Amino acid sequence: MGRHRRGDRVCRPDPVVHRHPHAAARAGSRTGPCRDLLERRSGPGPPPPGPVARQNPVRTRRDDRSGSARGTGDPADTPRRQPARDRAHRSGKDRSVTASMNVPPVAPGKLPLIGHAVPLIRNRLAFIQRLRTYGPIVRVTVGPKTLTVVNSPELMHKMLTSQADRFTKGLLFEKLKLFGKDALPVAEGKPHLRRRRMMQPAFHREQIAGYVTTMRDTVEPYITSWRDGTPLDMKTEMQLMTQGVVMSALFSSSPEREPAHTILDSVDTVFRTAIQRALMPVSALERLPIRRNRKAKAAATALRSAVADIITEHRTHPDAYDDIVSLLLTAQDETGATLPDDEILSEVTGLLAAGSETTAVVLAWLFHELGRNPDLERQLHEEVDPVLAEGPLTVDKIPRLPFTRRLVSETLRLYNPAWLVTRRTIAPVTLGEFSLPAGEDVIWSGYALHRDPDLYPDPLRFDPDRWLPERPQPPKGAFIPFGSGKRMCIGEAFAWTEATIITAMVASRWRLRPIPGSTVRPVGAITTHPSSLRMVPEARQHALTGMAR
Ligand code: HEM
Repeated sequence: MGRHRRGDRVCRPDPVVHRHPHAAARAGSRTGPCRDLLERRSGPGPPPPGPVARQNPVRTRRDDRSGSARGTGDPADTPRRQPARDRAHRSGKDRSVTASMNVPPVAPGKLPLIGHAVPLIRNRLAFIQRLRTYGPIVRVTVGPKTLTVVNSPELMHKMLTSQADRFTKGLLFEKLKLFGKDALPVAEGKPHLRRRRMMQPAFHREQIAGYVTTMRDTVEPYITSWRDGTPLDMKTEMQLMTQGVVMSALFSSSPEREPAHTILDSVDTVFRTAIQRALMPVSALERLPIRRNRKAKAAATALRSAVADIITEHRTHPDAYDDIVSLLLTAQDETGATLPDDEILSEVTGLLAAGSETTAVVLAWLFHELGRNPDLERQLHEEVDPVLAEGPLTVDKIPRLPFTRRLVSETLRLYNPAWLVTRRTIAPVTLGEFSLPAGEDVIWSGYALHRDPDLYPDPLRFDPDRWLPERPQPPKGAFIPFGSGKRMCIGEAFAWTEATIITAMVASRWRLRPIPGSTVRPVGAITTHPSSLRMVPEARQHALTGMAR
């Protein structure tokens, strides 16, 4: 660190507004039956007679056409016949999806007591994608829990921007408080705003430019440690690199050193616990003194203790470090107040959590796609080789890698890590034609949004060239891999830079080959990660002949 260079412009694609027709559902009459009645009706069985369904046509805009011959390889994604229930619904014989008044409809398939738990457990990602076919907003239940899923990009945008003050972060982030109850991703209201302002300088584009050398130096040993022909678990490899990068940028540490091991293990345990708890029907279960809960608590304590030692060390030797922790130690709010150690501690654990797994899974998916698209791989080599032949990758060379950037954009679209992001209403909210009362748990999914055939032609096709400036771009609000509004990812520029550097450095040395016969499936956990992704590194000729850089 310490070489914070100016001038690295890290911009994201500017979506040109080009509207695709988006068939909005009509909510129907505002004088229909109450929500309870609707929810009772939502179970399987013949539709009740009466005008309700006719009054409330729900968007049934297409067959599930999202699959394509060039799809992702995920069985959940492949084109398939709609289940009988969905066909019945489209034909009007099934009224389990029925909007009335301004209450969002309940998705079909709700079973007594357990609600939609079965499809959520069986294949969360396929389920959340399917929900988009039922309208701009739809409700699902898991046991006694009701979750309102916002599907339409317009309403998502409204929720995340103009109406953002009416929401807190909700269920998932409550569980992530294990990382620290006031960390940026989970803080609310004025404390969030204050903290965000204080942290922003550490993530400013010009500051990120200074992290390029750190990123490159951290990644290099991993890439050189690979052995020709020895299979790699891609998610683990990418995670090691991105965790290494975040730890070096945060507090100049490297994963080989203690307490890095403790930190990495603890982050992993706390993450897994958070997603399990968010989808658990009854919150009381998380207070039981069972092994899993004890383990999560111990991991959170170990994490905080390791990070506390790092902060003490930085305070004791302030001149020895030039990293994000150093910046946080001196950050001031508008009154000149600085952050106390316990708040810095929460921010550091929050950044460790938010900043490594996300980028790691994006990179794992990117190499998966390159492995099965030799033509894209060739184009990448053609771009990267001349740039890296000049010497190590530096910040001024990044703009010369537009194809690499398109690869990252397309991976962020097709494999958006944010498959489930929560919010909770703290006041009544009107979204489109629907009203949500205070206290409603709400979900949005970037993963499902980015695979919507109404927004992206041939959505399951991995096509980096859809991001060429001359091609029609998705509608405003339809590409939000980093969220939107005041809670938008603070690490966006960091992530773009890191992903570009790792892609270019890996590609300049290695081809990563898929293991024949293996299938890779997206799994919705805390992020959208590959079920199992092993690939075989094959040294590129120039790397073998000593031209490696
Ligand atoms: C490809 C990589 C990444 C993706 C896809 C991603 C995605 C997101 C998304 C969707 C949000 C918003 C969540 C919401 O609206 O509730 C978010 C927030 C956040 N991200 Fe990222 N992120 C990535 C990388 C990073 C990195 C590298 C860092 C830091 C080093 C980071 C730090 C944060 C923080 C602190 C927040 C909370 C911001 C706030 O609430 O003010 N992220 N991220």
